[in-house]
Amino acid sequence: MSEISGQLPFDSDFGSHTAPSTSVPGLHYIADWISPDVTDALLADIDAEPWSTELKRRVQHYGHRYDYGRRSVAAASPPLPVWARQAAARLVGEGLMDREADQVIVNEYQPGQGISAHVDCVPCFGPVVAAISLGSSCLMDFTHPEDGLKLAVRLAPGSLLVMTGPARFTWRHAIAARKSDPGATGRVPRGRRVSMTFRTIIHPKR
Ligand SMILES: O=C(O)CCC(=O)C(=O)O
Ligand SMILES: [Fe+2]
Repeated sequence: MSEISGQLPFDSDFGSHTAPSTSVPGLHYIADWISPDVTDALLADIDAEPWSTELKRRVQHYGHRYDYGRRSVAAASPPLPVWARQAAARLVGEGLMDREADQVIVNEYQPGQGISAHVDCVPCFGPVVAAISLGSSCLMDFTHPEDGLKLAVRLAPGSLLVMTGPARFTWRHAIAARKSDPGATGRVPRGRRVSMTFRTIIHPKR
């Protein structure tokens, strides 16, 4: 597991606001965490489940539904499907999460769709958020809310991104709503991307 650091091997389009960022502490990127044949099988499993159209992008919520408006978790939601449980168990087996995720959101991004800058709900979820990327690659933009540091990270299909520490609790992450991303040799068109994101619920004390 490598901590993301150094300059990125492509042109970021953060423009003149770009501060010379070197790393996002607590952000770990693992390429090829899922092999190409398994990514195809996972996409088929995901597409066999119903999608919610409550947002501009389609989503599936498992374990607990997350209420985007109230920034809170609601109780009833379908349980994690087998394919999500297997990935959750592997995250624990590899020491990436300290207990099995009990909240999973699948996000679908068609070209032109994104997710606005946010920190995953702090009172709702535990110290690690992990995301598997399937389908098209995209850039995820990390910004530090106070010092203005910015870093774009390319998420390739089959990769796993693990946010811990400052990457989880301080830095915001976002995916710009656009149809292509800057690359080393020009714009990289986006296709359909699907992410599976894993979290642990913080249960309120009674
Ligand atoms: O699509 C992704 O990789 C990340 C999605 C995300 O940030 C979220 O669901 O909170
Ligand atoms: Fe997030």
